Amino acid sequence: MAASIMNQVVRVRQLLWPDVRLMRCACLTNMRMASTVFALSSGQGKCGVAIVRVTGKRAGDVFTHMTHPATLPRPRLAALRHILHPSTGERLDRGLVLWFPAPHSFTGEDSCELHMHGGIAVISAVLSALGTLPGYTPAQPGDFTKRAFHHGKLDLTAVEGLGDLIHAETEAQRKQALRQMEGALGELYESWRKTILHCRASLEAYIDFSEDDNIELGVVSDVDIRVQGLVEEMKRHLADGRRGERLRSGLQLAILGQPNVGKSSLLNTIIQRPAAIVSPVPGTTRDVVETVVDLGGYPVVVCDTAGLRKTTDVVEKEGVRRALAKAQQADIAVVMLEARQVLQAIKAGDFKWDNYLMKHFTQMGILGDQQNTSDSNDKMIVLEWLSSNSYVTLVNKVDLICSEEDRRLLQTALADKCSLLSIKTEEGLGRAVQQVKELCAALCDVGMAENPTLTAARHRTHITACLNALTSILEPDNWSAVHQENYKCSPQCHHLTPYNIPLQPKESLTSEPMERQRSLLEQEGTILLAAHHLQRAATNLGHVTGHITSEDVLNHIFSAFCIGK
Ligand SMILES: Nc1nc2c(ncn2[C@@H]2O[C@H](COP(=O)(O)OP(=O)(O)OP(=O)(O)O)[C@@H](O)[C@H]2O)c(=O)[nH]1
Ligand SMILES: [Mg+2]
Repeated sequence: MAASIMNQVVRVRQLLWPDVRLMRCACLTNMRMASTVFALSSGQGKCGVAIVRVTGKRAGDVFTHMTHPATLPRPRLAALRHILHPSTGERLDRGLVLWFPAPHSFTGEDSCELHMHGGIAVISAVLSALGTLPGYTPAQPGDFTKRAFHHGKLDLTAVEGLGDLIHAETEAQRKQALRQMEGALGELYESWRKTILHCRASLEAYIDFSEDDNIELGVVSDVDIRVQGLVEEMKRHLADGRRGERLRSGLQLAILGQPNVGKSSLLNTIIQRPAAIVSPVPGTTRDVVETVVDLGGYPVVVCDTAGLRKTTDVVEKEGVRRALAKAQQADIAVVMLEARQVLQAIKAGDFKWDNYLMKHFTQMGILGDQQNTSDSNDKMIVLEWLSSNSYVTLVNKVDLICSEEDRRLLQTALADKCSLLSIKTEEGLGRAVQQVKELCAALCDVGMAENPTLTAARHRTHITACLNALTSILEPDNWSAVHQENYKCSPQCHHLTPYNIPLQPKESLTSEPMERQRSLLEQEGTILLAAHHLQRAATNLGHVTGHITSEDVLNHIFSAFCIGK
């Protein structure tokens, strides 16, 4: 019986792969794969050593037409050569050359590298000379990586990881990108896809052979267990608080508060330069001032905003609107207050920090009916960072509290609830900045020891669709009522094809409506429908890794690359 199941596995694969190959072939022709491409792969401008890469069927011509001696060097070993113009024989430079015969190269094709002196004239002369070789064309952005993808050297998640590694600006981004480039995410998704294909093959075997009583007992319950396991694993994977995506794109941090509390002063202190104008005039900042900064290894877009207050000044009003919009988009907020104002409230009696803060948020228009928007979704987002405690409250200008008694009063009332500081004297500043860094780490830390984290909205969309498909098997009630009504599985319907789903419109059904609340795997007549959902699930995973993809998606992903990569 095991053999028959294996046959089914093979059959499903045969059914799947032609489509994948077709799509890849279409991409290959689009990619001018026949040509040999070349590009400067090191940075632009003068440098000590410049590296020119060549890849394609005729890459070896570089050695026979442009180097002296004109022989192929030993694979992957550097050789010192004169680099010559192919038509005139003029010496252009002398440098190290490397030969990577297919398939043992980055692209999977014959490739070579010329390591030469990094002068602008040298680079230009060598690139022009390469352009005269028959079948050679300059590479487009991402051409080398695209070829590596098409030759199966990298899956799409690894390609994205490579792109991220090139663009990584902080330590945490570098670690995440390196892990993804090395295939951690792709391997996880591929293992899920294989499990799903295995389940699907088992179901098909069950459908084909169950009548002969010749099938192993427990095949369907084994599928049930595997699907349940995958559902749990995917739910955990998706419930990551968007850490990977945040780490990749950078956290949005909004500094919020009433006018003159020291928001711009804080921004300037964090980034160590006077990016925002600071003045004693309340309402100085009008526009949002954004700066990207590395906070404890995490990329953070720090946004200074206009002081939040009611105003009739048209320009300031616009500033307040922009500040509130930024507050709604932010992952983290730093809410600033003025020490004297807080002290006044404490002295007024019956001071409760939480109540005071909520009232403050309302006064500023962040909460409640003063909010400048009627869109309830926007309101939800603000409440999200509030309710998830993704904010830090800083009470600034503590230097202006001169009396010891008042200080004690402040410290007692606010103990552990917020940070007291003075940007002017730097008292408490280090601790406050540390608090902000810890919050960033809490939102971005992807825990390198655990399973890799998804890093792009594209991944989330497809994994969610995959999870929905699997959930549709275990909990058919959760599947869209429209689908349930329009399609039902006929018990007589036996032959599965991946893209020709064996479902029949409801008009043709004679069986009773499907019993709700039961897994599709528990009912004889719905096994085929379960197999269809497994196919949907596998297809979605294939979209993430690039086993199944479209040229549009590829173009979008490869557009992030530069020439020579
Ligand atoms: N004494 C004292 N003054 C401060 C402190 N921090 C900032 N200031 C001063 O407070 C004034 C306002 O500072 P800003 O940073 O411009 O305040 P803001 O919140 O950006 O103000 P708006 O842009 O008007 O909303 C400036 O004169 C700063 O020098 C502090 O810790 N102590
Ligand atoms: Mg300001």
